[in-house]
Amino acid sequence: MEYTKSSNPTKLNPPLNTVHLDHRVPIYRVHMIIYTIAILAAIYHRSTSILASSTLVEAGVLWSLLVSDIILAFMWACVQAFRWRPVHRQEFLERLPDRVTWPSLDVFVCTADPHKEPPVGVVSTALSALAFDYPAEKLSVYVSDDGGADVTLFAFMEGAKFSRHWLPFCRQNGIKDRSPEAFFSSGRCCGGDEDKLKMMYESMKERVENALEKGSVSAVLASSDTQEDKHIFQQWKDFSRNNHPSVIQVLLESSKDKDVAGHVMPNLIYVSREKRPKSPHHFKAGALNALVRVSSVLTNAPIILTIDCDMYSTDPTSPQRALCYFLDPAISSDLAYVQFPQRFQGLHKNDIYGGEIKRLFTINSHGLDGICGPNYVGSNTFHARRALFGSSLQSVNANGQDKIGSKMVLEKATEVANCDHEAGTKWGDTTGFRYGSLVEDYYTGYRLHCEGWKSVFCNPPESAFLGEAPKSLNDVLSQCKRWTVGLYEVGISKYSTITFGVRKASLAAGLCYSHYAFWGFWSISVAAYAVLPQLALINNKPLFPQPSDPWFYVYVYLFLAAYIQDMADFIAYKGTFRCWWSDQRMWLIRGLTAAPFGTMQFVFKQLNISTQGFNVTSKVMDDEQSKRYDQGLFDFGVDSPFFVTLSIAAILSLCAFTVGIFRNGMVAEMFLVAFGVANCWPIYGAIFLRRDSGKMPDRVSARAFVISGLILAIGCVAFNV
Ligand SMILES: O=c1ccn([C@@H]2O[C@H](COP(=O)(O)OP(=O)(O)O[C@H]3O[C@H](CO)[C@@H](O)[C@H](O)[C@H]3O)[C@@H](O)[C@H]2O)c(=O)[nH]1
Ligand SMILES: [Mn+2]
Repeated sequence: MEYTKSSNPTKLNPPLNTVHLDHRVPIYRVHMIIYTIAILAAIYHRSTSILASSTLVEAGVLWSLLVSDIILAFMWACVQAFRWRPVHRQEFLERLPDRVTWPSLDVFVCTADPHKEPPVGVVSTALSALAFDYPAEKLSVYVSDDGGADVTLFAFMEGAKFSRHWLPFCRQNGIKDRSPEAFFSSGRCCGGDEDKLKMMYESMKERVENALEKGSVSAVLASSDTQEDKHIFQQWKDFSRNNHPSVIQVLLESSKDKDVAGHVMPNLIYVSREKRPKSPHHFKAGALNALVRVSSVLTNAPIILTIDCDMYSTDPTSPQRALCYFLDPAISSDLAYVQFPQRFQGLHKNDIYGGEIKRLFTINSHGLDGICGPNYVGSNTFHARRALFGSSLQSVNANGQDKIGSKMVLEKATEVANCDHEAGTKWGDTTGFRYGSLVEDYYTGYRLHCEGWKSVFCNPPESAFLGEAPKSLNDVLSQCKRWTVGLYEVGISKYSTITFGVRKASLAAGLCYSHYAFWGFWSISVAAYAVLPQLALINNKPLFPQPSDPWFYVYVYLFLAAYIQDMADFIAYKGTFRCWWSDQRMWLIRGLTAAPFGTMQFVFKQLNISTQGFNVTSKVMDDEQSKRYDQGLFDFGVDSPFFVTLSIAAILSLCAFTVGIFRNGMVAEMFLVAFGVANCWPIYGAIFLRRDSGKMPDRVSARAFVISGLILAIGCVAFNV
């Protein structure tokens, strides 16, 4: 431990949190120096071989490898910033001051599509937050329904009734997983009123699912539902998802609602902001900004927690953990947010699609935490309201003292949820969540860091939130493609991480953010290494030095050291070898799919040829898909262009490997090709052996064979002229 620092300099009270530097930092730094020398040597070697090349094609191929290597070197340099001074923190909840002094907390839950995000799941997430171990009169949960779906509101009305039983049940039985869906599906028993509650929950679920299936709430409203309830749904006449007025419903009000044990309930508020086809709505960032304003009218808590609709709480004390930073005078003055990692439930034991994304959500977050603080990842984040909504606070908050259900307050809240409210304001630019990127979270955190705000990474030993990772390969890659586009929107803009970021945040922060911003560039290096060594091997034209040449060992070192360090880090952060293998394989797969297609999409978007919106990731899977996932079988079953490029890479490597067996020499090329074949293993099975509906579609294989044939033919001609 190089140093241990309590964030509380006064030392009068024991600190609420401590921070210490990662003990691997000296090793990281030594390795950094040696590896840098090796990179420079390899670039030098490549350049001299270009000068010595005898044909145009050879020079072209070597040039391509040089460019690929420079991109790899740039990415490597950016990653070093994460390894510069990673830190680890600890919180001491028992040292928090008395509850009456705690600030109030507004929780935002976002949902956008009742078919991709089942409303009962959204309700469960909201209930897990409603059941936080936090003073109820200081807690408000807001749900933003961007799907504008009556069934979501219906689910929340049912959820509000259920919560009056659920909250005391959780308290009395000391339950940690306070999402009813997670609790009841876990099969855990705790006795008490469990059976009764389970029945209530199931019946609520049935009603909501019924309404979803029928496509209308009115059809399932029973005679027992009040006239008032029925009246609410009248608003959905002439209502469509993208064209409707604001709807705000206060479903639970702390000042008057009690649970069945007589305790005060937190506030629960449903918000569906106005949408009009002609007004840009800025996806999730727009939804969150509407909530920032609505909540500032209704409750105006100084701390805001944002969670995605699938990210339920698994630790009711996590707001208290966040308070250990917000109430620490040594860091609170410029603290914009406290980020908890995103973790996922139900992943395959070998995490075949690398769904954990350990580097983004955990390893790199510790790295950035030592510099300016982790980047904002959209969910599990406690924000300081003033960082989002500085000085304009007063103007909207004029009615902050009124009862939240009063007509006047609701009118004001509705007004600020309307489309035209943002016209001519700084919302999305310097206020609130920032517009202009499909990764609004990354962009918002980045801009805050550029403005001098700090953040903190809070990674308790036991997970605080759990969500759904996409579990079909096409969904995983589509999500990643959307991110790639959004990241370019930051990287290639006037706020570019590499120009603006390095100046405004810091060199190290700018490099870390650049590592993400130019993520799509991987496609160039990965594609070059998926094609060129293969063609070279087939045509007997070496690209790398032979083992008899000392330069050979520079390349061996570069490859092995990078992979071994990556693996060691992965395993040090509670990973297994098999999960690491999946993770590195997914890196290659993404490099051949999401990255190049995302890059193209970004270019088209810039040229106004196409638009890419925020395509919500589905949180439901059909049974067969789930079964395949649980068996660890890759799911290719859809006709997707992603799978064509993947199959081409697999076929080229297989051809080269077959030829390579009969060749002498070309050790480096053969090694790269064999590594490719090992990584493509699931693809061969899907093309040649499998018969289930997750196999590679015949059309995809056919196209891949034709294109691979063309590439091989072009390679033969080019290498042999
Ligand atoms: O127009 C929209 C689109 C999405 N959402 C909500 O945004 C959340 C995230 O959407 P999802 O489809 O799950 O996106 P992911 O790619 O899985 O999410 C990651 O990436 C997003 C974009 O960077 C972040 O917003 C998320 O927090 C982060 O978990 C969900 O709750 C959605 O309901 C909206 O509210 N409005
Ligand atoms: Mn998600």
